[in-house]
Amino acid sequence: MKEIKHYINGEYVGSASGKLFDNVNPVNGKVIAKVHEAGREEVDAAVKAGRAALRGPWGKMTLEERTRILHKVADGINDRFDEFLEAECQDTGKPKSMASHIDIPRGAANFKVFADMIKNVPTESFEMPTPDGTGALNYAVRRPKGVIGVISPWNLPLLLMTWKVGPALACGNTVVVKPSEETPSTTALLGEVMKDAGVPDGVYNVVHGFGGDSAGAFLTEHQDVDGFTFTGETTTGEIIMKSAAKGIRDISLELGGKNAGLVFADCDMDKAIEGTMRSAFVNCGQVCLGTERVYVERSIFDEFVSRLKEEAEKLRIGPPDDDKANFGPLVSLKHREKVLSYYQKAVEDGATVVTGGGVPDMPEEYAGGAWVQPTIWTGLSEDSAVVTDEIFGPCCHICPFDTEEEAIELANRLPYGLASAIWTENVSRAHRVAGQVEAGIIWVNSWFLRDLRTPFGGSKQSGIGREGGVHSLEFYTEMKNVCIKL
Ligand SMILES: NC(=O)c1ccc[n+]([C@@H]2O[C@H](COP(=O)([O-])OP(=O)(O)OC[C@H]3O[C@@H](n4cnc5c(N)ncnc54)[C@H](O)[C@@H]3O)[C@@H](O)[C@H]2O)c1
Ligand SMILES: O=C/C=C/C=C(\O)C(=O)O
Repeated sequence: MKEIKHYINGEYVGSASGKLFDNVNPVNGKVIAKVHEAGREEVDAAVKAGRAALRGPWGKMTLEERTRILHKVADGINDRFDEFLEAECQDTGKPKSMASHIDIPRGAANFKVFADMIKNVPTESFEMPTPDGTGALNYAVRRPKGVIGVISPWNLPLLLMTWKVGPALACGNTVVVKPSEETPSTTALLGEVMKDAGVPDGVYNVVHGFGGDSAGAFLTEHQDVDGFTFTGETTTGEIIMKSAAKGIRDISLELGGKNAGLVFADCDMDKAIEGTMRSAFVNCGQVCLGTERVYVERSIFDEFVSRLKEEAEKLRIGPPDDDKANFGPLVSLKHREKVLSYYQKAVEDGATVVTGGGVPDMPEEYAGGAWVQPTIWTGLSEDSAVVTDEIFGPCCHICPFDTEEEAIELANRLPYGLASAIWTENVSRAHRVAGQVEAGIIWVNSWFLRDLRTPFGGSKQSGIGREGGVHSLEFYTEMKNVCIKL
């Protein structure tokens, strides 16, 4: 059986404890690899390697050389595209058609974009008068923050991990990555690419394991890590924030959401249906930016519901290798239990199940997989847990509204504020509503359209800080002001 080891100081190493856990393919429930679980010893070795590399060749490298190497990392991912694709699809079960368009290309782009950006960042400077008349000059320089702990989730494993590692390395930091226990493969494979690209040993380190009382907690408790960037659940974010408080370490948190789609009667219905379909069902609904609450203006409510139902029933469920499949399983049987508990709760709370609501019939060879049906409900109270909790599954509740004010109020009533999609052809309304919806990311007549130079992150309980473009620099660098008396 294949073993997945930690990547520390440029070498793949096993755990001293010999502890291994299963890496399971959610398509059929079969174990595909055994993964080493890091103890404090491996986490400490990884952090020490990161610290040493900062003082070694990496810290001394010119910006030109560093960014050239990061381009080679991106090229290395593209050169081994099929291996990354296979690994990502085995860990997650997602359709290859999706991973080959989104996950793997973005994995490479995350290195290129930040390598190019860092070369063009201006510095600020202020001249000031002094009492003796000679004056002084201030200028600010950016320095790497140090060793960064990167803790990433399982839904878009390579994309979300490199979204942090790309800018972290571009800014000259070193990293210790703790990928999700559900999806360790592409993070492990990236070690080989780093080595081949000439990234010095100790710059990119990976430790595998779980969150609490395992590698994740050992990493956040380690006092020689300078900051943590985390994507995952809001409750985990709270724990990491507490851990980072000891020693006053910085954090960047991209957390959960319960995003609202607002569909106005003046929308282009075809676009609204197509976009809402993607936002509810792509990646089996496991996208933090996804729409689980859809609010539709009453005059088009019935038409919208019936058209969304029709499209949802056209989704083709199948394994990654099925070229026609556009809908895979959930990431694990454990996550399926959670999603199905909400499917059941919806019925208990009196929902009308427009479509789905259960588990699809799958051929024998996939019977052990984490499959669920794409599901649409109407008729729930806004206080039902199905409408207030992030389910992170392929499902949405559709509710009618009568006025723009009501739509905005409904969108804003939860403690989350990650993303929202607004569907209208009225440009004034688009601006007006976008300005009032409480979320870090608003799409108008689109969804998950990403320009990596833009600020990305959530408000309220959906996160702290923004990454993307120059905003990533705020987290991944320390600014130092130099004041020179002339
Ligand atoms: N805002 C965003 O950009 C964004 C993007 C993707 C996913 N998400 C959110 O992520 C969640 C799904 O991902 P998940 O289930 O992997 O999240 P999760 O919080 O369970 O796990 C994320 C990572 O944190 C680790 N972890 C868990 N407990 C920990 C602890 N006590 N200390 C240190 N590390 C710990 C896990 O092992 C994993 O690597 C959803 O809530 C989703 O909305 C948010
Ligand atoms: O599931 C969450 C998706 C997050 C996407 C990004 O972080 C991104 O596109 O940079």
